[in-house]
Amino acid sequence: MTSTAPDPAQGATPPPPPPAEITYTGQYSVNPLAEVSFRRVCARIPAVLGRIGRLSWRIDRRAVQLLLGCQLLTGVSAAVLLTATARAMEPVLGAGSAGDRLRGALPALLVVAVASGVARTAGAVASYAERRITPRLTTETDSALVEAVCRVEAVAYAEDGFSDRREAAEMGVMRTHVMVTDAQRLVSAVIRMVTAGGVLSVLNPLMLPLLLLAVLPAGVGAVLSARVDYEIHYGNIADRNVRGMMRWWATESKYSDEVRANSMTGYLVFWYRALSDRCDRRTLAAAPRTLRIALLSALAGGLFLMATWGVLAWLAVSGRVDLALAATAVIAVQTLLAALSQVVVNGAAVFHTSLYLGDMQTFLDDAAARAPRRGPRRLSGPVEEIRLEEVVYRYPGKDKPAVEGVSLTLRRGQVLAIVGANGSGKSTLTRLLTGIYLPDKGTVAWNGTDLAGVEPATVWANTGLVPQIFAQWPLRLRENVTLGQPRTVDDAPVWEAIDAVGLRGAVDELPSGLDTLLARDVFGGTELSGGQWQRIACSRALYRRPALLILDEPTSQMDPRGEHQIFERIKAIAADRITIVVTHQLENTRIADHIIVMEEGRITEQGRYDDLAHGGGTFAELLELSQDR
Ligand SMILES: Nc1ncnc2c1ncn2[C@@H]1O[C@H](COP(=O)(O)OP(=O)(O)OP(=O)(O)O)[C@@H](O)[C@H]1O
Repeated sequence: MTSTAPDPAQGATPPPPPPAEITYTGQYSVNPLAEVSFRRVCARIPAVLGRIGRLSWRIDRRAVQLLLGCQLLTGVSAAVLLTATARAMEPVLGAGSAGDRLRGALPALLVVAVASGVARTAGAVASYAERRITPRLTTETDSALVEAVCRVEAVAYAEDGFSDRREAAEMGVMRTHVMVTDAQRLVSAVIRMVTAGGVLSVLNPLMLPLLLLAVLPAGVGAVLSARVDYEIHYGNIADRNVRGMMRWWATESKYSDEVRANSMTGYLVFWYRALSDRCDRRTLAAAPRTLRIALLSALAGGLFLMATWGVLAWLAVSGRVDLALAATAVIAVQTLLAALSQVVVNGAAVFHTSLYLGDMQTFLDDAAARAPRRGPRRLSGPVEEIRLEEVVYRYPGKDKPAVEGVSLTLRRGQVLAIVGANGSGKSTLTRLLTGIYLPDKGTVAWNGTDLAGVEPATVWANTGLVPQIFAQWPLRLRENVTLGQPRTVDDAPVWEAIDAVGLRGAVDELPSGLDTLLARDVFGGTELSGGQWQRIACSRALYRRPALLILDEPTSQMDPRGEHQIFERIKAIAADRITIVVTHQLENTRIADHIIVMEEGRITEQGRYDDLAHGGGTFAELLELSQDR
């Protein structure tokens, strides 16, 4: 038999199509830089410095005080240094023997030495203070971002651009690494600039404006380049976001079998490269613009600088300033020039950082605005009844509701089974029942209280959920069971939850029992099988002893013994709670007091197992199909 399939080893596989162009769908679908005027650019820098200052002050007040003190010392010593230099120049360039001139200059030279020593020490201490602030500043912003994402209303995840905006905010967090350094260097350069400028103005008022003109083009150039960089950053956000996800999925050990056995490596690498190339193309396309900016600003700056030196030479040659003053002016010009360049470079860096920090702040503000604010009511007492009335829910951006007009009453002690085709709205219904989503229309009420007005944490204190796709936390086994509950010193309830899912034997075989780290990729970690992980997810929900227990395909990876054990357990503890089982294994619905069949978001059939199995409806049809082998 001859095969027509292309042989990748022969290189006959046609290249896969490149990934579709992704456009940034976030809040800034129109580039915000189009709005940025030079005036706004300048206005933004003090705001960023203020934000950095406030945050740093909160984190380490003493380090900030140290930093400011050092800045002040740097400025004062720079002024002293220049003035003493001017003093030293007079005797050095004056008349008399070399020894006399040196002796005359000695006191001023000593002041110069002390001032430079102080300036250097202050610089070193300032950098120590900055290193004390930066790590905690980064941790603070990073943790704030993680917390903000964890706390938003879950519906935000389904909204277009949320993930891209989060990616943009991540960049802000990364920039906090350099934020204090940039700000500190800027402030210190400004101080040096002011002192050197002051000294120079005293020497000759004409020099200062000329020097300012010499560095102004570099400043404008740096800000324009930062703008271009930011534009590229924005253009690349969505691609970078997808690339980051692809990287994780392609390299994560959990998916390594699938990647290899389905020969995905070639395409994944191609995909990854294609995204990277596209990012590079955008970056490279901007290179001529940055070159033009750099050349023009260098040209203009060079011309003004030549004029400055020309004026200084003319002043000295024509005798308008004496030689000692001219020599000091040369030093002042050099100092001022270095300080001005630092101001320009660090000002541009702060501006650049401020753009990313702006994104981070916008995201944090947005996330804070999206934190659940449903009302002050708290849920207390045992949950006796959950009632849904004409509930409708549509995901953002979708045309059709995922759940449409569902009414249902559940009482304590009842076991409800939800069945239906893929995409019929079963999981969405469980999210509505637990208050993870609030309905667009209709009500979900617990003990007669509409969840729309209830503090959600008080609802979730009563729920235990085994989702279809559950997390495999890289924590110790004990924490994998107790996560979400207050810490206890007693392991007995943990073992009870482990026994309930039949996992004691497997746990006993682990190298450190409950202390075993469940993360294969971490040194000393261990991995469980898929079914064992699912048993852990079930034990986590059971450990909570929730008033509402929801199991969404809880046994899909389990062997028959495990599945039997879980369902026996569900029956045994059902009297104290409301239990909901979502399943495609229709035989498992026998344990339910009530079964609902969902189709296209609606309940189309309901009743007990025997009635539905012989009712001639969808349930009976699905049951027959499941038995037809
Ligand atoms: N996060 C989401 N964002 C947008 N649409 C969603 C989201 N989750 C589900 N949907 C859509 O809502 C509909 C119902 O999905 P749901 O997950 O509730 O179905 P299900 O009955 O649980 O399916 P399955 O049996 O495959 O688990 C589907 O059309 C699905 O595409």
